[in-house]
Amino acid sequence: MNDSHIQVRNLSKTYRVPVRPEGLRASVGSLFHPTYDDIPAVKGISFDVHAGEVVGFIGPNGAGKTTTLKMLSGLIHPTSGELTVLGFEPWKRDAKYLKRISIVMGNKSQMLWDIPPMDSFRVLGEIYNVPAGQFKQTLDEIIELLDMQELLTKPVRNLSLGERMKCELAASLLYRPAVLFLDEPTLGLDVSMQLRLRKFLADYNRRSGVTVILTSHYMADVTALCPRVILIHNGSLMFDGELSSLARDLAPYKLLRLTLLEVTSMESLKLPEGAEITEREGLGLSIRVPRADAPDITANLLQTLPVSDLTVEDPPIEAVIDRVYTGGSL
Ligand SMILES: Nc1ncnc2c1ncn2[C@@H]1O[C@H](COP(=O)(O)OP(=O)(O)OP(=O)(O)O)[C@@H](O)[C@H]1O
Repeated sequence: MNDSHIQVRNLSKTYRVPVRPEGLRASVGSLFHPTYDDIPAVKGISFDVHAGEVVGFIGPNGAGKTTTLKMLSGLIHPTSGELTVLGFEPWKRDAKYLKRISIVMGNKSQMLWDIPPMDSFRVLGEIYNVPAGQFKQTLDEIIELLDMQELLTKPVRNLSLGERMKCELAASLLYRPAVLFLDEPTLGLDVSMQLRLRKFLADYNRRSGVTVILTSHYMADVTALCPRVILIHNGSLMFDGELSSLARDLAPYKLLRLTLLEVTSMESLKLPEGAEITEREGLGLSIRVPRADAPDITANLLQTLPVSDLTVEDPPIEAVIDRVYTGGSL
């Protein structure tokens, strides 16, 4: 055993879905002899998460992120592999486990629509047996951090998407879970509400030490909150490490940004093999070069071009992610 909050080893999930053939005859036949398709959503992933970490779980649509979060939170059973969270096997749905984790899904609501959030909070406080003093203290802290005092008495159905998400987050934290799973918490929110929720999550993590696993299609959520990212693609783990090294590990090229001393015509620019101009504006020039050749090409350019300034950079994280997501060559 190690001191991880979450341990995942060779975790897989294959969904089995009935195949519905076309035509009445075939449909009736399938009632008696059903056939199934196996959809491998998660294929043998392994990772550890330590107490207090905020990990971004990223990948293109259909990569297996929600499936993994559902296994971690005990909503679905893994097909194979090992998985413990806080020492529990989530799929057993032990009441002691469920009191220590929380899951928030941007596209699902756990609030009761017809009553004000405060009443839902009280119900949740009762369900989770939160002592009255702790309930008040926790709620006061969250209300202040989320600046949501005026929302407490309005029926949930009258709240905006962003206001409702504040309530969802507050509800998920009332019993002070040790692990928080967030699936697209900023989905559909405007930029200022996204910023506010990011700030809340960062503050709350610092104050409480809660472990967070977050999926989001907004890279800004991930860059603002997650020092570490796990990238999955087609159900397999492609990268697990610091966000800052993702570009270095996954993009096999570097960007040279040059400022020339004088305007030089395109024809007279003789670039070494493998180098490709990606941007040109005035005296500025961006050149994409294979990572391994960057030192040689840089030396060559300095000798052959009138260069006043030169930097060597990793490509922007968004560009690397975009290429992974769209299946383009890196
Ligand atoms: N209940 C289900 N039954 C059958 N197949 C499913 C089920 N849920 C998900 N899948 C399939 O499993 C794969 C992974 O889906 P999952 O929802 O985990 O991906 P995701 O990374 O969360 O995607 P997104 O970013 O679009 O939310 C997809 O091919 C999806 O169609």
